Amino acid sequence: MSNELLTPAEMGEADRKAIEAGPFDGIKLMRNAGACVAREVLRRYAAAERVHVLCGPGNNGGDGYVVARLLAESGVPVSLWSSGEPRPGSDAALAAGECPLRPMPLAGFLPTTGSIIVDALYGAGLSRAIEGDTVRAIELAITFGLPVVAIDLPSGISGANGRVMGAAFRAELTITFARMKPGHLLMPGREYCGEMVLSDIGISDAVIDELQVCTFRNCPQLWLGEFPVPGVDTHKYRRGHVGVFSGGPASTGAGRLSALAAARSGAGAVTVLSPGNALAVNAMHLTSIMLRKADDGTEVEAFIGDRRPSAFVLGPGFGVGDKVREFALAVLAVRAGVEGLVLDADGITSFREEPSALFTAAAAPDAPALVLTPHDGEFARLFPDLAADEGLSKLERARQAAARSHGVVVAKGADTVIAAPDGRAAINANGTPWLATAGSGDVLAGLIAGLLAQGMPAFGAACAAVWIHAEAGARFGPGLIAEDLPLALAPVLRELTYSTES
Ligand SMILES: NC(=O)C1=CN([C@@H]2O[C@H](COP(=O)(O)OP(=O)(O)OC[C@H]3O[C@@H](n4cnc5c(N)ncnc54)[C@H](OP(=O)(O)O)[C@@H]3O)[C@@H](O)[C@H]2O)[C@@H](O)CC1
Ligand SMILES: Nc1ncnc2c1ncn2[C@@H]1O[C@H](COP(=O)(O)OP(=O)(O)O)[C@@H](O)[C@H]1O
Ligand SMILES: [K+]
Repeated sequence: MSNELLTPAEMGEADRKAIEAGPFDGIKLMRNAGACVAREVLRRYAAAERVHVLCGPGNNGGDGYVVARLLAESGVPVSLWSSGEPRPGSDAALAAGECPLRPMPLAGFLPTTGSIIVDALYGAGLSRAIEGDTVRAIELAITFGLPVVAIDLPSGISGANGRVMGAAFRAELTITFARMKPGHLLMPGREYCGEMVLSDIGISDAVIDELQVCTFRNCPQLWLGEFPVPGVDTHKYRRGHVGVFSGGPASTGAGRLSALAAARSGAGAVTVLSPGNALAVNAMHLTSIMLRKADDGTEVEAFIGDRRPSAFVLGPGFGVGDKVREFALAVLAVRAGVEGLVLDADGITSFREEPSALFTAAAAPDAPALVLTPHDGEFARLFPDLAADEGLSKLERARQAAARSHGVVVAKGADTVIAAPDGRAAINANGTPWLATAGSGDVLAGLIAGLLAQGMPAFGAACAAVWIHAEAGARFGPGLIAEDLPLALAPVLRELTYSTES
């Protein structure tokens, strides 16, 4: 796999292990890194009149000296600027020694239009907010409208959490090495990175494996092996049966969006569980999806006993209150047959006063898997202390919430984080702002339940659903409304299904 995400500390560890294992020592890895960057610059910016290489005092600067040397050797006009001398004896000092150009102090940096900037000031070693000459260089890049190519990370972006520390370059292209870091995918870091290129500099997969990383970029490689494909001899109930709880007569649409998505995901049967007073409204809008009255816990239990559902969605359009708690706890009390409960929207908000009741039910041995799908506001209702802790990244928040709730947490947004109680987490990056439309989250909840119902383990189901939902939205693009999404899932599902067969 190449989709592990390494914190800067883990990346430093990987560098050390790679150097120990050979065949490349530190300076050779640095030369490889610089060569990758120089190649991209030559390929993409052939028309640049001059390349300004900005070098910091650490190994990120070391990469910059390699780039400056290689570009100069290729005949590109290069200006070299430095914010501080490399430590004597370091790999960066060796790289600076190999570079024929003499650096000028960054304090005097003055670019010209038509040039580009290679940002080699700070990468994984950024340790505090940037200031002074670096901030001035960032402002000049903006004033002159110059393309910036960042080495490893745009200076000012934290590799651990994607935050801007003081200020940061807005790169057009960021070239990183061996594996991406959380800060490349978490917002706002992802936006500051521009296009991302991941380059192999000779750090082997075996070295990365030794680190036992449990944070991943969410992509099909992570879950395709668990993706459900129906056998030739299957029948509809073997493909899973999803129950979706509907809201009252004035808010039935959200549940139906979840139901449609569950059906499109491949679940063999879907039933909308409706309050008696909303049956007529629901009946007018359902065709292949079944409908059943469920006004209280007894009726829910009767449905479970009669129809053997394998997953549920509770929350979209449902309304906040006691009934959510009663239904959620009834589902989580089932000990066989129900794979999982997706609790979304009002389902999450209803537990704000007493989250421990939910978390205890989810922790019970053999309980169905709980998947929580909060947006930021809902997350803050269920986990107010984690939401308020400024020291935590979105990744750390989601991970702690998953451990506390004994559920898979899907912390939604432009940088959706999916975290499991066992510590695994994935960051999603194939989304699109077109998904920010009412009802799109309801579709996601249904999609997760549909995959759970087909037997996909909860973390994989949540990761797969988030990726598929984002991919469908991105392909549809402008004009997307939530009603479009269930059908837009089909081409994405088709490609994934056929790729599992090849
Ligand atoms: N190891 C390897 O083999 C390979 C590593 N590679 C490359 O190494 C990079 C990591 O190198 P790195 O660890 O030296 O960190 P780097 O980003 O250069 O910064 C550290 C320096 O900056 C300083 N500093 C920090 N923040 C600051 C601030 N706000 N304002 C001012 N100064 C600040 C900090 O000072 P200090 O905090 O120690 O006072 C220290 O001097 C990585 O991103 C990749 O590009 C590749 O070549 C592949 C092989
Ligand atoms: N800027 C964005 N980029 C990518 N995905 C987004 C963005 N904004 C929202 N989304 C996604 O759209 C969905 C919105 O869900 P939610 O906020 O629950 O809306 P609703 O309750 O109206 O269905 C989530 O899956 C979220 O991750
Ligand atoms: K950089």
